[in-house]
Amino acid sequence: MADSLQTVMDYAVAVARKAGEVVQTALAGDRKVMTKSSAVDLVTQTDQKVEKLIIQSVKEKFPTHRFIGEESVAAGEACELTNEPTWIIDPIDGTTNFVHSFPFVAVSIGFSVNKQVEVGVVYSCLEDKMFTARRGRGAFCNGEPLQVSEQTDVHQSIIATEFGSNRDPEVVDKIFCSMKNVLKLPVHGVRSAGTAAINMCLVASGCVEAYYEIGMHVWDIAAGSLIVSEAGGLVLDVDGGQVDLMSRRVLAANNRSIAEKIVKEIVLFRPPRDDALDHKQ
Ligand SMILES: O=P(O)(O)O[C@H]1[C@H](O)[C@@H](O)[C@H](O)[C@@H](O)[C@@H]1O
Ligand SMILES: [Mg+2]
Ligand SMILES: [Mg+2]
Repeated sequence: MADSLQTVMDYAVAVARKAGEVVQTALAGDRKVMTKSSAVDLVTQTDQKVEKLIIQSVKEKFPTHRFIGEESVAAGEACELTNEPTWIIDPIDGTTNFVHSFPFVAVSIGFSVNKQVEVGVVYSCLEDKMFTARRGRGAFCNGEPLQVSEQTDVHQSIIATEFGSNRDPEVVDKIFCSMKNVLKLPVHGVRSAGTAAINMCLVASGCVEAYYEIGMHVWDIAAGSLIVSEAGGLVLDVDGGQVDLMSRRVLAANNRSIAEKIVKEIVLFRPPRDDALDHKQ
C-alpha cells in the first residue's frame, strides 16, 4: 500500500483542485439554498455536484474503494467506517460561508485504511491553499512544511471553535458556556472560521493553538486530523481521551499543555454518533 498511497495522495490533490474550481465558478452565480437537519444546516446544488464529481473521478481510478460523502449520506447512503480503503469527503466544508460569500470554503478529502486516516487533503479554494498530509511524512501547505505553534501558555493563545448547526436551546447553552469558560481563562481570542477543516489547518499552520467542536461530522475532520498530527499537533476527544472520528467530538491542539487547559473548560455532551445517526432528511 505504501507506494499506492502516494498515488492516492496525488489523485486526491488533483480532484480537490478540480472540485475547488467548480466551487469558485459557482460563487460567481446564484446559489439555491436548501436545508438538511435544521433550518441552519444548509446545502446547495454545488455541494451535491462537487461530491458527485469527486466520487465519479475516484471510482474511475480506484473502482474497489469505498466512500463516506456528506451529501451521499444525507441522501441515504450508510455512514460506516470499515477497514476497507475509504474516501471520506466533504465537498464544501463551510457551506454557510459559501452561501454568504464569506471567504473561507474548503474541499476536504480524507483517505482511510483500517479505520486510520492515511492521506489528508484540504483545499481552501478562495485562498488557493492546498493542505496535504500523509501519515508519517509531514504536513504541507502548497508544498511548504507546516508546524504547529510552540506556545505552551494558554493565556497567550487563540482558540478556534464553531457554533455548529444545532439550535436546540440546551445545546446552544452548552456551546456558549464552553466558549465563555475558554474566553475567561483568559485567552488572547476565540475565533470561528466557519469550517472545521480550515480551523484544523489553522492549528497545523501555527496561527491558532487549538480548535475544538462537538457536533461536526467525520467528513469535517478526517483530512484535517491527519494534517494537524503530521504538523506535530495532537488530535483528541474533547475529554482529553483518544479521538473517535465517528463520535462527532474533536479537540486539535498544538501540544498537551494547551489541550489539557482547554479540556477543563469544555461542557461535555454526546451528540448521536455518525454511524448511529439517521442522516437522511
Ligand atoms: O456543513 P459543512 O459546511 O460541510 O460543515 C460545517 C458543519 O456543518 C458545522 O456544523 C460546523 O460547525 C462547521 O465547522 C463545519 O465545517
Ligand atoms: Mg463540513
Ligand atoms: Mg459540507
